[in-house]
Amino acid sequence: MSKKYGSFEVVKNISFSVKKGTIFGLLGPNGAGKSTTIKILTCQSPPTSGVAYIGGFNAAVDAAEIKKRIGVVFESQNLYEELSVFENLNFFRQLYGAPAEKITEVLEVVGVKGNQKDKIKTLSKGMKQKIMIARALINDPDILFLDEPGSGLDPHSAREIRQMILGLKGRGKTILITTHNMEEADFLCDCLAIIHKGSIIAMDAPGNLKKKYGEDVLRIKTVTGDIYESPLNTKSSSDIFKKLSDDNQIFLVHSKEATIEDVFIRLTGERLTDES
Ligand SMILES: Nc1ncnc2c1ncn2[C@@H]1O[C@H](COP(=O)(O)OP(=O)(O)OP(=O)(O)O)[C@@H](O)[C@H]1O
Repeated sequence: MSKKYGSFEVVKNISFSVKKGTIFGLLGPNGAGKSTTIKILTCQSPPTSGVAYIGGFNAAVDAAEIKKRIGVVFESQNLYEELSVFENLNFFRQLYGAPAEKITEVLEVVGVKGNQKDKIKTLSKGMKQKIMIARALINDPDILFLDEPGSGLDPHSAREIRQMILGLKGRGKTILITTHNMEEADFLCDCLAIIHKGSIIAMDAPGNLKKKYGEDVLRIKTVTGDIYESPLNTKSSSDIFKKLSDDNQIFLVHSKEATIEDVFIRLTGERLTDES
């Protein structure tokens, strides 16, 4: 599918499918087209061309059917700040006609206990993100869309959210996340699509992407503090090792595994930093 705003093609002929019960990631820098893709898939904005099927329903036609089966966590935290945790969740529970027990159940799933009376405005960003995820679970969706779930969170909260996302997969949910965080993408995703300027430029399991496009490196630190790096298991790395070893220069040797960042740099010639 493709999406244009005026003459600006934001999503360019992308095509992918997500296996039931897995986590699929769209990884790319700001402006790559990730949120636009989520908007198409969650029936908020139709594609200019092409078609998206969610659980067998056409996103541009069957919005009512799809909305019963999906939960969405938007990038911006759009909870009612002046209302309590309970009031926020109860509003959505009523919208979906879910039973009253659902609120305690979804709060348990996201690991929140005893905060039901707290106003949203008094909560930390990490706690708000948990409430956002709890809200997306109110209708017991089969499919979850999480737009930048770890963005702007402190490392501890980001780790908690990642574990929770894995837990949701364990409960059988199919999850699509967008992220510009490579560690998050690597840790969570069964399949990862790297999106750059609206196009998917690579798609595979993170481990396969690293094998295919990354390079493990031999890293040697000398007694004088110099660092030598060379692709692992090559003649050049064994030559460097031998020379430094003969000269008694080696202080530390280790191998460095390829990362998703290496893959991104290799494919685009650009860095994908957390600040991007
Ligand atoms: N309604 C719109 N009208 C015009 N241009 C838009 C609109 N929405 C998004 N864009 C542009 O489309 C491009 C892709 O935006 P999109 O939000 O999908 O990117 P993204 O990868 O999700 O990045 P971010 O994390 O910053 O949201 C950007 O250049 C953005 O400015």
